[in-house]
Amino acid sequence: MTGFDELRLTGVGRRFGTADALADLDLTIQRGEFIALLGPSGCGKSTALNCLAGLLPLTAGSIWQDDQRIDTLPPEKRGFGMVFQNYALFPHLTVRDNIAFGLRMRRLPKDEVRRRTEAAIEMVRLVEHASKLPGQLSGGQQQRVAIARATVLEPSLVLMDEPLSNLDAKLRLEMRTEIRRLHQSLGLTTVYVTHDQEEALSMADRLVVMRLGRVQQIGTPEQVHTKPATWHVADFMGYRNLLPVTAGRVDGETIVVPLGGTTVEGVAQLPPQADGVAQTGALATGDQVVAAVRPEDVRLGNDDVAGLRGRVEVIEYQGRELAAEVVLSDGVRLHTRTDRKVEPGEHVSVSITPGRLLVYPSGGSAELPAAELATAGLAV
Ligand SMILES: Nc1ncnc2c1ncn2[C@@H]1O[C@H](COP(=O)(O)OP(=O)(O)OP(=O)(O)O)[C@@H](O)[C@H]1O
Repeated sequence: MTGFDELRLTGVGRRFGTADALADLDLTIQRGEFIALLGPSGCGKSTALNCLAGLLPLTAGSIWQDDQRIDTLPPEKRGFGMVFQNYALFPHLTVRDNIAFGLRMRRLPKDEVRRRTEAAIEMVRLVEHASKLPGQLSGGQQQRVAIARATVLEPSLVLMDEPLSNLDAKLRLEMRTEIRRLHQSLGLTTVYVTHDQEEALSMADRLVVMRLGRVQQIGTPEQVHTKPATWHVADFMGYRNLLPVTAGRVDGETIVVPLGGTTVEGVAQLPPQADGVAQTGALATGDQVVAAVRPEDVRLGNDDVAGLRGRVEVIEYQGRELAAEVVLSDGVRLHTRTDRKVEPGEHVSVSITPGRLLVYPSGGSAELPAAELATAGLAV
């Protein structure tokens, strides 16, 4: 199967018994895009990838490659390349033979097999390891063989399921760059599954953030990072302070919420859209809401802009600055950052960067994770 201009998933779902592992997935992938499927364990990322690959039949919806329906085709007819977490290399074949395997299966002329294999070995920088067996290589080198084996076939789409999760932190960083470089230089279209938000943000053109089998948000790294669509996405994108509160005065986008015995201004976030239609019922005074802010946007010791005061409880060294957990006068705990030297027990002023406190409909505060309720100083 040759390249495509666009790959469309419409209403894709996969049910196991009575449970929806994946539901209502609508996604159009443009040729050349790098898409990351991101979400916590069990949210349906691998299910979505396996449905795309043809390893799992759909129980709802369809998949289209331009105007050809492909969800009825077996995996080998889709012509997609796959890279898995556990490399899945042939242990008894050398690096070179692992990479050449697919080309030989296609019965391509011998010199073409040789030429393409050597080019792929060079591309993943394994020239001096080409005659070794996988067992003689490091994890990162083995994963590079797996990537070369998948891409040497020039697939129209490469699917990667947590390919870096068995590697140590330093190697993961290096391989991120390597995979992105290969994606660009080979002009690949890539769908990449990960639960690591930093990995997804740094590699992908667009992120699909999932929860409980459903898409929560599709957007560029910047959109998802700065404007999470729901507090669940915010939670996943590092907004560690999630505070269930009752909305005060609402004035357009500005919404006042109680915090630390006083009030602070937040930015109201519209409810998520369903089927492209804005839901009714924007936020109103008295609503149960979740105020979300990143630790990086809660600073200690600056001017007392928001009028918040608290006591430092826990300090963690984080290189250029300190992470401090501060308890406000109403008992709410905030994760903060500071470049000032502070001590546990010290009384400090706390300011929130204007515009960075996002206020979401709670969707029923019973949904708030217990850990976050505890963080907010509320018993569960
Ligand atoms: N073969 C199966 N039979 C029954 N349930 C399944 C099967 N495969 C997946 N599930 C369930 O479907 C849901 C989604 O699983 P999936 O593996 O897609 O999640 P994931 O986001 O990839 O998680 P992880 O990051 O842990 O791999 C989970 O609740 C899982 O238990």
